[in-house]
Amino acid sequence: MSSSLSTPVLHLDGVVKSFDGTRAVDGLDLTLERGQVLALLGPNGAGKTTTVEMCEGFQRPDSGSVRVFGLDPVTASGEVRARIGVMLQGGGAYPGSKAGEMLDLVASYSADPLDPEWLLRELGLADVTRTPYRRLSGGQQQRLALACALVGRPELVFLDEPTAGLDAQARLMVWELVDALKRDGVSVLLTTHLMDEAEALADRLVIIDHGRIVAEGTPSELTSHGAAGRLQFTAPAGLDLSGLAAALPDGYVPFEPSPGSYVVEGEIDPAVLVTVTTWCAGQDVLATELRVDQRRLEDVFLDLTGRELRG
Ligand SMILES: Nc1ncnc2c1ncn2[C@@H]1O[C@H](COP(=O)(O)OP(=O)(O)OP(=O)(O)O)[C@@H](O)[C@H]1O
Repeated sequence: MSSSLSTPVLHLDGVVKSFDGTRAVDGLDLTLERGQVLALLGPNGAGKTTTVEMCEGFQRPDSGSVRVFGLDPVTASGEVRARIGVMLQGGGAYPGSKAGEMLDLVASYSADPLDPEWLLRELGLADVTRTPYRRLSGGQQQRLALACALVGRPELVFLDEPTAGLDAQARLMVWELVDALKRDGVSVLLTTHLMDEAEALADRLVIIDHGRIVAEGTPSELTSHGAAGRLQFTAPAGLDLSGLAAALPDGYVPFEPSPGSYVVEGEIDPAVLVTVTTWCAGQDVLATELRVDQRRLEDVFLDLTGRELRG
């Protein structure tokens, strides 16, 4: 292997790609370290697929550089493709071939494949091994595509909306498998429209819009931007809040937006919650209807792009 352990598995530097004068990707910098799951999020047309296709070597950037294991995925496509797993949606399938045969064929290209039978079981496909591809349900085809991407023990896997259209049980199977990959040190670039999926699987999220990064960080870093959350409770009207303000960390100012309704804004961690309830107890006040609202990733996304995730 020509890349050292410290070389990022994926490194994009100032990547630009235009189609007919429109910039699909507009100066993108991206790094994926070994063993990390990075989720690429963005509204429709943000440039996710174009980015992934350049990483896979299917598209060439107009300018900037794309390196996979330190290699150019276009000029060193043979070596790069032997070490990556790509989930193709129905791509390359002969409609008449059976699910098990297809996976065996893909496994035969690899020097040290995973056991196809085990993989089919893990993905809930053991009962359809002999079923022709065209007879599989959409969800089964999707999981077979995932199995084909993984059977060669790739070091880096590209998962493009891996659970789109799957029911809750199948989605959980896929999530568990991605977790297992991560424990084995496999790196994953995931594109998804599902915030809960990104939060559950990704170490780091990159939100792109118009081909540019608009925010990046861990899920908790992103959700703690701006007003991270609020704590609300009901108690007798007109309480003197100066003692509570003094007890709370700097930057938290309790207020009473309407008589008897109290609010504390900021990141509400367990310590803040205890401070508020302890202060109430000290005042001999019973706080009722106590509620903590965390800022969700959906809210961050909407603020940044002005659009819902699914456009
Ligand atoms: N082969 C192509 N020819 C012309 N325009 C293209 C081509 N591929 C992508 N584009 C354009 O580039 C922009 C980015 O598209 P891309 O498919 O990368 O976005 P995306 O984030 O993957 O969107 P989606 O979530 O809808 O799949 C869009 O405006 C799209 O129309």
